[in-house]
Amino acid sequence: MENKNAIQVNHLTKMYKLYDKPSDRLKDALGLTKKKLYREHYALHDVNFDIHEGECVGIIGTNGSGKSTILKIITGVLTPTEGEVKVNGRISALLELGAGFNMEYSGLENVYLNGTMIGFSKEEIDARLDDILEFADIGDFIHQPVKTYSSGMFVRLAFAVAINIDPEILVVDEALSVGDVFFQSKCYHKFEEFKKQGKTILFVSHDLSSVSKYCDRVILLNKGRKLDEGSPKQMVDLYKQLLVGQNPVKQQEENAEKSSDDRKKGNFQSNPNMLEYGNRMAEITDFDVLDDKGMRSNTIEKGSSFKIRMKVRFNETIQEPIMAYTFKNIKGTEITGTNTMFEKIHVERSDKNDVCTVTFTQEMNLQGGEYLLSFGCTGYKDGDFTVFHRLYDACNITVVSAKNTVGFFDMNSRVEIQCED
Ligand SMILES: Nc1ncnc2c1ncn2[C@@H]1O[C@H](COP(=O)(O)OP(=O)(O)OP(=O)(O)O)[C@@H](O)[C@H]1O
Repeated sequence: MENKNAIQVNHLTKMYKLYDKPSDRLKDALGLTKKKLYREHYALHDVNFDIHEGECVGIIGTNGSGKSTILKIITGVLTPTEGEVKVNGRISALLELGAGFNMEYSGLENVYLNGTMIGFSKEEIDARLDDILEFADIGDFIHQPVKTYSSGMFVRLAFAVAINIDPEILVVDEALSVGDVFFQSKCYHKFEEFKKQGKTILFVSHDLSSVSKYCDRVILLNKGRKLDEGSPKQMVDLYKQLLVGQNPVKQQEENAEKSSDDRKKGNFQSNPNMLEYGNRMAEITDFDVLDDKGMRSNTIEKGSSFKIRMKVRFNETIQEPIMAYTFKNIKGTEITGTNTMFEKIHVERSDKNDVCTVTFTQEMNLQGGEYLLSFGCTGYKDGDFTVFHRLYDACNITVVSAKNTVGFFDMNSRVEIQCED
């Protein structure tokens, strides 16, 4: 069955004219000169994509890559310089906080103002009012002018209106990050409900774990152009390369010419500011992480098998060295880790100049999010515990997850329910 498109973006370009002086803008507007007095700045450059009905699609990209511009054009707030957008369905947008709200009106008046703007009658809004007020949960503040609201209250009301007016397409721009965690979880719960009802969601976020969790597909923008689109994992991977200043497009082209062995190298970033210490009787000379396809990567899908490798060179003969890794969360709490001793892989002795590679293979059971991986080579020297070499926070690992449970890791429960009358 062919998918119907909820949104079609065709050759979308938005160019801003940047003038050095306000007087140049005026001269240009009045047609007083034939000289070009402006520089062209492309917020979007020939962007194309389709969003099918019922999909939840994320748009990610660095600051200024054009994410908000696209959403504003889709929702009709901005007009494109070239190209067009076709929207098939009633759209509700949560863009800039409470855009379309009148600051002097009370919350309640704004609910009616917004509802009317979207084309609802007073009776239709009356019918939805209880749901809106319950979702916003801002109590008596609903009767106060919106200008007296905190940014949190503002977004609660704006979101409550946006999702309770039965949109077929919901467009959300990062606004959720303003609410507290409880409100955020309520919003995400609503997202899930929307998805189940087959509604279309388009959302822009810098929060890669919610993009991974909620989106079926992700569009990656860079400097006004669509760099790529694909699964959340693939796009988060590419985006991370962009963040560290690499040019992923170029790499992809280069990769096409490389042998499959070379391609296996993938893209793995270590932390240039990692902390190192130890007496260097043994040294960790290399390390990496391989995903389930054997590609070097800082992004691992939850539930997939992955490998952690470390190469150790022994500068002296060492009895029973222990090689280890540890995962910490970004707050620095040790979440998990193991070593060759716990795993009962005893190395009796390593001679001077020996080089060995230790590979730990396991399933990723950590919840989606950001982690830091540390490595160590330790042992006993003359009966004393000795650190030969430790690399703290040697690299980051992003766990991409489509399902998060409670706490740090997933028990991978299998659930059965038996009901009796
Ligand atoms: N009114 C304007 N005049 C000139 N340039 C603009 C205007 N509005 C946006 N731009 C430029 O267009 C580009 C895209 O902006 P946009 O706000 O869409 O990016 P974004 O991806 O949403 O960024 P962020 O992640 O910072 O919100 C930026 O370079 C921005 O400076």
